[in-house]
Amino acid sequence: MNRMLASVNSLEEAFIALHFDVDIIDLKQPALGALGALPAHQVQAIVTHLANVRPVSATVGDLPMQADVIFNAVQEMANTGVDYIKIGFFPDQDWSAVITKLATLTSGAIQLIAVLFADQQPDLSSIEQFSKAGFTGIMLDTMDKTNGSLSKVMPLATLQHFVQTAQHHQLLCGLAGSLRADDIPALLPLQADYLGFRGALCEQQQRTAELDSAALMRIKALLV
Ligand SMILES: O=C[C@H](O)COP(=O)(O)O
Repeated sequence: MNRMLASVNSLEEAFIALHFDVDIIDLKQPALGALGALPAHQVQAIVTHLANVRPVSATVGDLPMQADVIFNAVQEMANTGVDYIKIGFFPDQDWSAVITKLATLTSGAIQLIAVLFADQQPDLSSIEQFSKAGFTGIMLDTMDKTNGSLSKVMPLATLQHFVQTAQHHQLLCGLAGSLRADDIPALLPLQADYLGFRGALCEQQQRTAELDSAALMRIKALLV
């Protein structure tokens, strides 16, 4: 089965995603950037409605790669009861201190997903490090949404390698980044665990616009 993650920014949008049977409901504020966060109290309110109904993920935001800053943000988000916490790993910075500090959280119920940015030459050799630190998953996204879709900024062979390596290390593996309907046929054979969307689900394909039910239904129908 091809699973779908949809990024939503409110309870109303979360209910639309649920109505169309989206597999993972991802809480995010797209107006604040690629990994813009919703405030923890808003995440908590949405999780209260969706707990045990559908897996919910949330991002901690576009944070600097400082271990304490990220650790505190993850703990705050974990208190909302969200299933997965997405953490952006930004280029040209030292990830190891952050990964080491977060490893102290992964033995409990907290499930972390590392987000790497395909348009920023991510270090894919780090996949094993995330696995060893107890992360639950890893995904690719894009930072600059004007660069085109994931399939345009990273060769298909590299995407295939990413998926295979992540799955080899027992990491839940997701692909996202300005994905449009046209990208789906080439990505499905890679057998990632899910494909993630925001822009393609919105009015006029603008990720900061409102969710468009018809667009969501069209994308969902392609993930058979
Ligand atoms: O986590 C997935 C992202 O929200 C995808 O957003 P996008 O399709 O606008 O790049």
